[in-house]
Amino acid sequence: MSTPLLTVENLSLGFRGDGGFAHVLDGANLTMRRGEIMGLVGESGCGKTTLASAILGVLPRHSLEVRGGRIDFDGVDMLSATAAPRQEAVRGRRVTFIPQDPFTALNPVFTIGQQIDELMKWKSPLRPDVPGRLPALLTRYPKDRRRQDREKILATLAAVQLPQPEQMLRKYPHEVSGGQRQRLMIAMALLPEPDLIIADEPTTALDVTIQAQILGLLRRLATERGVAVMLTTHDLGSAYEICDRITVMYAGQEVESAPVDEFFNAPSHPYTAKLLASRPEGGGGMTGIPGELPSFYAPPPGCRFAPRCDRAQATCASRPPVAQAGPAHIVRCVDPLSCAHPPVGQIKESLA
Ligand SMILES: Nc1ncnc2c1ncn2[C@@H]1O[C@H](COP(=O)(O)OP(=O)(O)OP(=O)(O)O)[C@@H](O)[C@H]1O
Repeated sequence: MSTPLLTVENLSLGFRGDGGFAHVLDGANLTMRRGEIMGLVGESGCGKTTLASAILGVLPRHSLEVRGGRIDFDGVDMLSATAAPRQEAVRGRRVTFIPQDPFTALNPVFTIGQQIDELMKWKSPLRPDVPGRLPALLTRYPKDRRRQDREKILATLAAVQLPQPEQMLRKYPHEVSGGQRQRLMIAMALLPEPDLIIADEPTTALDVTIQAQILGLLRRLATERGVAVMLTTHDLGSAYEICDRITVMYAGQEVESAPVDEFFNAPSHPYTAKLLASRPEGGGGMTGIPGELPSFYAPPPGCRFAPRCDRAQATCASRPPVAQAGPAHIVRCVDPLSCAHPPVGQIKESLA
């Protein structure tokens, strides 16, 4: 199998505050391959945004405490302080971001064109990698590059189906609709020609008719350009529509990862099965999953789903090893629902 583009291995981190240490990610694992669209799903508060933010390096430093694990993006250690210059060349350029709320992501006092120009000044693929950093005021945006970038900006706005791209650049954010703003976000995420786009619930703030259009557009453009996409969402329907693979998180632990069809047809983890059944179309009505997410301040040991799981047993007090439920399907459970192979102890081997 090809080398993963992104590997998150045993990542444990949390936030220190007045209430103590909130242990949010507990040995979380994740692998992404080039060109793959992966849905990171789980109920609200399970740590999807925290994991995405850790990869992007935007967690609040004053309260963050990383207790172990690693994030590797194409050979760059994204957690080590000594790799900071290499991380800078990755963030915003090889890994870009589509935010949940396009309304607050743009600055209201600058035109859209000014904001995209500023992005391209720093993150254009035509910008040479400069070792060390010049003060921002001394960094020029050469005319030639600006002209070439402008052509690319116009082509990309057209690719995300924004009408009259030239005029769009002269507008202020409040002059365009929510759907158009999210198309702008997709364009801005594509412009640096990234290998990976992290889209954090990119359609939550939009009405349902626009949601499907935006997700369809993201899927098409990512596939055409060979860009991997990590889509965090609690909307399983959206994940089904556009993802190749789905990884489920529960209370800061990944519990299952499977190709999309297998995920919906043969879920292995009891939590995944309950999550699917709790959808209105899942047959369980609008019942939800009995119980609630554990506190991150005093989480249960081992599998964090055990207190809500009707298959729980004493061994769940230790984190279950990864079991192979199919060639590309892994599950973290001592008693999975449809596990075809016996558990294997080596997380690394299973995720590689
Ligand atoms: N800076 C922080 N300090 C303390 N706790 C935090 C911080 N950031 C996140 N958390 C906590 O981490 C937990 C996971 O939050 P996160 O936003 O990652 O979940 P999520 O799965 O993305 O939820 P949603 O789907 O609602 O966005 C929550 O309990 C949240 O309160």
